[in-house]
Amino acid sequence: MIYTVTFNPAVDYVIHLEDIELGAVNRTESEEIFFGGKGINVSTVLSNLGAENIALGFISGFTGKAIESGLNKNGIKTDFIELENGITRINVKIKSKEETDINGQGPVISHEAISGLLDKLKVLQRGDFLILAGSIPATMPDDIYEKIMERLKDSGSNIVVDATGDLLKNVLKYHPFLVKPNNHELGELFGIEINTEEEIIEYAGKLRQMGARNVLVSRAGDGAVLSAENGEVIKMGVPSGKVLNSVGAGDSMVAGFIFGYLQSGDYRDALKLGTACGSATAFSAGLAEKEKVEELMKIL
Ligand SMILES: Nc1ncnc2c1ncn2[C@@H]1O[C@H](COP(=O)(O)OP(=O)(O)OP(=O)(O)O)[C@@H](O)[C@H]1O
Ligand SMILES: O=P(O)(O)OC[C@@]1(O)O[C@H](CO)[C@@H](O)[C@@H]1O
Repeated sequence: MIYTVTFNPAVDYVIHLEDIELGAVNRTESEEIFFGGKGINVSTVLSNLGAENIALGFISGFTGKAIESGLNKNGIKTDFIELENGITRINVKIKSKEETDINGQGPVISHEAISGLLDKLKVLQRGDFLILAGSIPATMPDDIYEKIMERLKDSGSNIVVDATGDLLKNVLKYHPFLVKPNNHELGELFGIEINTEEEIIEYAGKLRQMGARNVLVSRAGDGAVLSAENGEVIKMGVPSGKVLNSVGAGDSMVAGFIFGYLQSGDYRDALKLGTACGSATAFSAGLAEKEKVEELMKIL
């Protein structure tokens, strides 16, 4: 079974406007609402591809309820823990001349709620996949992913971590199956700016030396580079298309990569499906749908 965990789900409020003026009343040209948060996006794309999975995490208030019922209506299985206080955040994604995200902090997560999640994770067994993705609310210590991995270290499950900074660094010693920083996040981990493919390969290799089994570095419109556990370095560009909304492209790539790997056990196939899913999301208003992914697989 594949499980995703989203500590900090979000209603993504995507607004489109030609220009934005700070300090003035601005009006949108159009807007959309999506049920997001990184793990939830992974669950949605897995489900669109036909891969059974369960979305775990914390929800709260009316926004949390909307996410849960919206996902369930779309056939995505959830087993969220409902928090007693606060509301699940609303993240504003401004699509104007430039793309700007304003992501909320998220509600406080109590110790009891965390214990509840750790209990749910006891079901993980050999061969299962667990995807830990996204930020944690600001009130939480940033060793929570580490704690989860410590508990699961003898379970034989494969853990994927899509997070940044210390949240990511702290888990490397537990040998995650996959980490997926983008090239900027990879640079930030080492306090440098990464510009070239050679630098990506070098620093992805360093993350492997630090413990990650596979390192997938995404580069938006420039594609992705995989430094795989068998020593292979595989590069992949992107198909051409019109970018409509790249929110969740990275999460879609993770979903495609995992499903591709589960189907064939081959890293190139995994990267190809990951790329097709990432680009299918970038070329769609919402997240990647199966039809679009299949269309892009043919031209990759
Ligand atoms: N402009 C684009 N054109 C084509 N494909 C894209 C584009 N942007 C993203 N993709 C696809 O999606 C993958 C992941 O994108 P990106 O590197 O932006 O991830 P990310 O930074 O984690 O994104 P997010 O945080 O929005 O989920 C890329 O490697 C590529 O395959
Ligand atoms: O604040 P985080 O958890 O780092 O990121 C949250 C988020 O930006 O990530 C997803 C896209 O990857 C969106 O659905 C969501 O709003």
